[in-house]
Amino acid sequence: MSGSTRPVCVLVGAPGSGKTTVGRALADALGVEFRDTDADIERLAGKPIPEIFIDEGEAHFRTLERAAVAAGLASCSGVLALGGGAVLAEENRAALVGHPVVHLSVELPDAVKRVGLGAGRPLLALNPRATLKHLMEQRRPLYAEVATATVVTDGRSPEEIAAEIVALLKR
Ligand SMILES: Nc1ncnc2c1ncn2[C@@H]1O[C@H](COP(=O)(O)OP(=O)(O)O)[C@@H](O)[C@H]1O
Ligand SMILES: O=C(O)C1=C[C@@H](OP(=O)(O)O)[C@@H](O)[C@H](O)C1
Ligand SMILES: [Mg+2]
Repeated sequence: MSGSTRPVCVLVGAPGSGKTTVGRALADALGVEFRDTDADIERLAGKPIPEIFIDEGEAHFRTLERAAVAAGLASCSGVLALGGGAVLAEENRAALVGHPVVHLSVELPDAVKRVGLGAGRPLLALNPRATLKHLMEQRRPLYAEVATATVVTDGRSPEEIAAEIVALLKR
């Protein structure tokens, strides 16, 4: 593997900010590969994220996530979407330094609409709105710390957001 492989863009943001959806649209627009650390974790673990949380717990998921972030940064040549909680680990924030990292920002009303009942997101399973509110307050400074640019997503379509990122990457 080439040591110089680097993602053209890494996406961070809260659950429901659209990292997975916008990431796919952005990769299509740029004609590059799309990777998502959550999908990489599920493939390696051989089971969905909610089952990893139930069987092995969040701490084990975060260990798998640190490995997936390191592997993604070292081997993805396109768009890399991270899970919403990846920025919690100091190791991941340090690994992001020097990469083009776009923070997809979202306010609570749109995030709540988008995650719905939290299906597939174990942390949001009990009370999606209250949990999202807390997570977003806790993580906002961490997204800001790692981001080289922030793109507002509220009330905008994934295609519109992807187009803004394409323009941003050309600068
Ligand atoms: N800009 C947007 N406008 C409306 N719905 C969106 C937007 N971005 C994502 N969605 C929808 O919100 C849900 C969560 O999006 P997803 O890409 O999984 O977010 P994340 O990966 O950041 O948690 C999906 O159902 C998706 O179709
Ligand atoms: O916020 C979090 O801690 C998590 C977000 C999820 O990814 P999305 O941000 O893509 O929903 C997924 O990694 C896992 O359920 C934990
Ligand atoms: Mg996602």
